[in-house]
Amino acid sequence: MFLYLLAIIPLCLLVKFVSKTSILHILKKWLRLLQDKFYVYQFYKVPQFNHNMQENQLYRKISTYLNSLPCVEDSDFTNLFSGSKSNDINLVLNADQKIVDNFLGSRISWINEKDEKTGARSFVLKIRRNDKRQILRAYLQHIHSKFDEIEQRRKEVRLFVNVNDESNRNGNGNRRWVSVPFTHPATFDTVVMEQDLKNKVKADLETFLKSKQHYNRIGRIWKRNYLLHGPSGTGKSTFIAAMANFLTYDVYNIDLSKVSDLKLLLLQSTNKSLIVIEDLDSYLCNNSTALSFSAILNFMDGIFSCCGDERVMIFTMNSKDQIDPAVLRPGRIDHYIHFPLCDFNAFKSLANSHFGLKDHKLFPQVEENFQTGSVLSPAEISEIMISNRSSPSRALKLVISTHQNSKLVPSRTSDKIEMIHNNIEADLAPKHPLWLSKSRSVRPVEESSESDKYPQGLIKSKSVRPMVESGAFGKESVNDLRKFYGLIRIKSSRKKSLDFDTSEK
Ligand SMILES: Nc1ncnc2c1ncn2[C@@H]1O[C@H](COP(=O)(O)OP(=O)(O)OP(=O)(O)O)[C@@H](O)[C@H]1O
Ligand SMILES: [Mg+2]
Repeated sequence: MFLYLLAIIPLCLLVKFVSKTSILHILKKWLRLLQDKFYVYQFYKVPQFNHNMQENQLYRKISTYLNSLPCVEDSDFTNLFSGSKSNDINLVLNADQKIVDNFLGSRISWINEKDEKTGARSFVLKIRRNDKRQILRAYLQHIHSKFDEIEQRRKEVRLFVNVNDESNRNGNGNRRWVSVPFTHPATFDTVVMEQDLKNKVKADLETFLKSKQHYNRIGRIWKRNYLLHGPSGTGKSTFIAAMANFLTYDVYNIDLSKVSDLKLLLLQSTNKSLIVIEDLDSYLCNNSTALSFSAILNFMDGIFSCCGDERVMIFTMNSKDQIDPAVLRPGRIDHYIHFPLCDFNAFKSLANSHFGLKDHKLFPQVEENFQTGSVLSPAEISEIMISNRSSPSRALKLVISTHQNSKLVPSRTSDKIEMIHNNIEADLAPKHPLWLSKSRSVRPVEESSESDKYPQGLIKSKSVRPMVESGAFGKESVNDLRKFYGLIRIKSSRKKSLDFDTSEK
């Protein structure tokens, strides 16, 4: 019995030692290497790009599939990335790591290799020659369907931006795009726009989605081009985000100043995508791109979309007045959408989405203001509403006074923005009924209840404010200071407007 115990105890210790260390793992590895010597293997390489520098879709599918396998966790080296949802963590296989998959009883291994010279990546599949005939096709089919399943589940829209062509030449593996999850929350419901127009755009996109056969039949590339035009801050970029979320298409945002070859860029984009060029007018008018005019026209025609289908191209401009009509001809642009400055209806929609306000006693006064013309963009009004979200009345009063003052003083967006910020900043200052002195013949905004006093002082400098608040100045001096500051502002704004006028001429 004693001898028996003597034999058992070391055995238990040995088992414990083996289980706590990597010895078992190492032994398994050796055994596997030994086994491998008795088989003949076949290798298949799946490069990330084909010889035309076009992305190999199979590579993308394999990458997605392998990263979804539970055994990625057991890989010696795995990258961790945060996912699109706040608590998501994604595991991504590191380069040069081997991963083993089992399919219909066969063992298949993959490794992600990097070409030292070009930096291009490829997956290498290793399969026993005996198994190849039986399972290879079925296995690749399995990857395709798993990929579709994952994509369907994930439906994550991605935002791609093009990298500088120059950096590609420095060994970045010919990668022309970098991407991040597209998380912009805009939807057609949140964009403020005439309802009829919104419905028309939605209907147009829905028809487009169902029109593959039609486009094929008439021999046209399955694409649709939109031009969004209007002043700054009227919602063009936001509308693009809403379109992407509506279509669940990836967004490819092209910075033309970084492109020397549009064709290569497009070859590496995928189907079902929104191709976006913002501020096209600035590229066309300032020649801030290395591309020729005809290259841009060809791109708009979709001549380069040799390998992509189901694309929506969107161009934005502040104004199309100075644009060569060739750019705007039907086919190059299928649909124009104008984004105007904020009118009363748009204002009401903003008030509703920001405060849930359907009506307010100040609405008639706001309406009266807007009747004499729109001078503020939705972005400017949104800014006022966001900064005063705790007091709708204060926000409405600020909208009224900013609107009145914008008409009187600044003609430049930068002036208006400065004024809005000053008005918002002045929230912290003691209450004051008007941004401007009454002598400037601006109709004062009605005073409201105690809780809604809106402190639109003339004080801009934060260093002055504490003295005012603490009563370091008498009431008279505070008023003098305000008047003085107001005069400086009016003077400088006028000067700016004059400068602007001169430069325009
Ligand atoms: N029509 C709108 N509906 C809802 N929000 C808007 C609208 N227009 C502007 N905004 C708000 O204003 C901000 C700026 O809008 P956006 O960037 O879309 O303007 P833009 O027309 O693209 O301006 P720019 O020409 O300067 O690029 C956004 O945060 C958006 O929320
Ligand atoms: Mg924009």
